[in-house]
Amino acid sequence: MPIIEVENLSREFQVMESAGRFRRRRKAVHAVRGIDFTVEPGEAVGYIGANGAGKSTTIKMLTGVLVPSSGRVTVCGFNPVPQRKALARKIGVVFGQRSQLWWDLPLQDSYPILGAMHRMSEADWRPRFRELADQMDLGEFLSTPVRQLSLGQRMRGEVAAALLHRPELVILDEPTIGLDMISKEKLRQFLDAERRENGTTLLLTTHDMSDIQRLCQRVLVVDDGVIAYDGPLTGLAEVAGAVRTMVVDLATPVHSAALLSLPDGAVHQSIEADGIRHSVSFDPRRLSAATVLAAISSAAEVADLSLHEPDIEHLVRQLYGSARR
Ligand SMILES: Nc1ncnc2c1ncn2[C@@H]1O[C@H](COP(=O)(O)OP(=O)(O)OP(=O)(O)O)[C@@H](O)[C@H]1O
Repeated sequence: MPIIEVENLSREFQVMESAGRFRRRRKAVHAVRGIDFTVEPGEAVGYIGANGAGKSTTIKMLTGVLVPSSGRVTVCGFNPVPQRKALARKIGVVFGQRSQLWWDLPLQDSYPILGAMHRMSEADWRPRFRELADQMDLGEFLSTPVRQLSLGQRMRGEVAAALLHRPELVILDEPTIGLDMISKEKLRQFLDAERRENGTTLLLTTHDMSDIQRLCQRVLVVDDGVIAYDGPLTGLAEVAGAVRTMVVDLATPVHSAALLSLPDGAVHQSIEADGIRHSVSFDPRRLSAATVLAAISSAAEVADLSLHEPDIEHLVRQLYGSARR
């Protein structure tokens, strides 16, 4: 049974906009427009999209913070808004911008409170806390008040707090925003291990494509309130019609692109290093790298070669645009 089921889910907001100098009128903003998706237990899914695409609105409906305007949503078997308390025992939520820790208390004092809130006995929460503190390296700042922690330290504390009650599903909204590379990597490693070892389902929104590459086998791209893509990360390139680039270093210089007799569909991009280095782009759906290389090799001796996949951020931007066309 899916852990998240979303069916024809919509949410609109009524906002006031100005209509002339003294008049204001009501306008509906359609933040989410009839989306459908399911997530199976143990999956790690990236929920990505441009600013204002509808990610936070969806997450708020999944966690019971916002009532949908229409459609159906079931998370861990619950209807999130009316069954919010029961749902809170099954899910963990991390919002990069919001804290669930007590700011004036030393970090370690938040966990007994959270344990009590989840109705866990000391024999239950304490070993779990030790395990999380160990995995997230919380040791050296456990006695520091939360307000004095660095962002990276606090986020590690937040993730430990969200996972204390061993939730089946963890929803993370921008978990790595503002973190340095080392803290990001630590967090990603931890989340990946949590999913592999305990089967915890992950759903995360992020603007950092490395989070997705590192953690998620599947991405949902939301654009203007609709799902523009649902599939593996590798499939994004195909859908976006992205090009691949081959860079060749020749044994002897060639100063004209025409001399390389490139096949139809391959586009010569640049000549560098006095005619030695040439870049050629092509659509991998229409032309194989082997065909491009064979054509170049028949015209000149190739000393070295590298292939460059399209940048994932570039692909996602292309996809946002294509959903609107
Ligand atoms: N409470 C609200 N009242 C009115 N409009 C809202 C409200 N919340 C969201 N919106 C609008 O709904 C749309 C979707 O917003 P949402 O916050 O879901 O986007 P997002 O994808 O999370 O963006 P970001 O990446 O910037 O966080 C936007 O046009 C936003 O202005």
